[in-house]
Amino acid sequence: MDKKIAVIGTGNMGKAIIQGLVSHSNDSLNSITASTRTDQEAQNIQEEFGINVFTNNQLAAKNSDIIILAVKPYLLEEVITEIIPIISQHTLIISIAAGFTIGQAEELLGGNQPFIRAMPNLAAQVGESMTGIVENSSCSDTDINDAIIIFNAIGRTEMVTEDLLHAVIGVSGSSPTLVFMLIQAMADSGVANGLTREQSLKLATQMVKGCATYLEQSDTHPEKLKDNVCTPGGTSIQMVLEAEKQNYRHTIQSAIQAGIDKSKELSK
Ligand SMILES: NC(=O)C1=CN([C@@H]2O[C@H](COP(=O)(O)OP(=O)(O)OC[C@H]3O[C@@H](n4cnc5c(N)ncnc54)[C@H](O)[C@@H]3O)[C@@H](O)[C@H]2O)C=CC1
Ligand SMILES: O=C(O)[C@@H]1CCC=N1
Repeated sequence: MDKKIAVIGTGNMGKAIIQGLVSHSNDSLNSITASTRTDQEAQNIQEEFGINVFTNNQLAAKNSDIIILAVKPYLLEEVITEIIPIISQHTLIISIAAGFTIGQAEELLGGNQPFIRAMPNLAAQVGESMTGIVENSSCSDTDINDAIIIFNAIGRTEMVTEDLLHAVIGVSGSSPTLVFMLIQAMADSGVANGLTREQSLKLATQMVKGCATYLEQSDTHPEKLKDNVCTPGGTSIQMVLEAEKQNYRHTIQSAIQAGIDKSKELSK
C-alpha cells in the first residue's frame, strides 16, 4: 500500500499495529510515523521499528493519508481536535477505541471525513488479532480496502455494521481476558496437583492453541468435538457434568453480555 500512515498512541495496540505494518511493508518505512506521550516511549518505538516517532501528534500526523487513533477512549476527543487543523478532507481517520461512535467522530470531524471504527484484540501483538471493521458513509472503496489491508497485517478482519460492533467487542475484542483467565485457572489446577507452574501453563496454553487450530481446520461443530473428547465412563464427561452444574457456558455468556452491555452504555 503506497500510503503515508500515522499511528497515534504506541501502547499495547498501537505498537502491535506498527509491528504489523512494518513487517508487511516492502517499501520505505518512511511512510509510517507515530506519536506517543513520553520521550522515552517515543525513543523505544523509534529504536525498535526504525520509524519516526514524535511526542507531538500534529507533527506525526501531518501529510498522512491515514491516521490510526490508538489512544484510550477518553483521549479521543482531545486528540481528534488536535489533528483537525492538519488533516485534509481525504485523510482517512481510523479509531480502535471501544465506545467511541461514528456519530461522535462526525460531530468533531464533520460528516464528510472518511472515518472507520475498528475493533481488534490483544492477539494483534502476535499478528493473530480478529478485527471487526465498520465505515462511515464518506469512506470510498479504497478507504475500506486500506483499512482491511492494515488490519489484515495484524490478523484477520470482518466487516460489520456499527450496531454489531458491540457484539464484536464482547466476542473477540474484550474476551481475550476470559481466555487468559481460563488458562490461568487451568494452570492453577495443574499446580494444585503437582505440576510446576511452568509445566502447567505450558500444557494449558498449548491445549487452548491446539483446540483453536483444530476447530478452525476441521469442518466439525464444537459440540461434536466436545463429544469426541469424552470416553464413556471416562474423565472428560465427568468434567463436562461438573462444569455444567456450575453453569460453565452460562457464566461465559453472561460475562460476554456484561461487556456488550457496557459497550452500549459507553456509546450513548
Ligand atoms: N488493549 C486491548 O486489548 C484493546 C484495546 N483497544 C482500544 O485501543 C486503544 C488503546 O488501548 P491500549 O493500547 O491498550 O492502551 P495503552 O495505554 O497501552 O496505550 C495508549 C498509548 O497512548 C499514548 N498516549 C497517551 N496520551 C496520548 C496523547 N495525548 N497523544 C498521543 N498518544 C498518547 C500512551 O503513551 C500509550 O502509548 C483504546 O482506545 C482501547 O479501547 C481495542 C481493542 C483491544
Ligand atoms: O477494555 C476495553 O475497553 C478495550 C476494548 C476491547 C479490549 N479492551
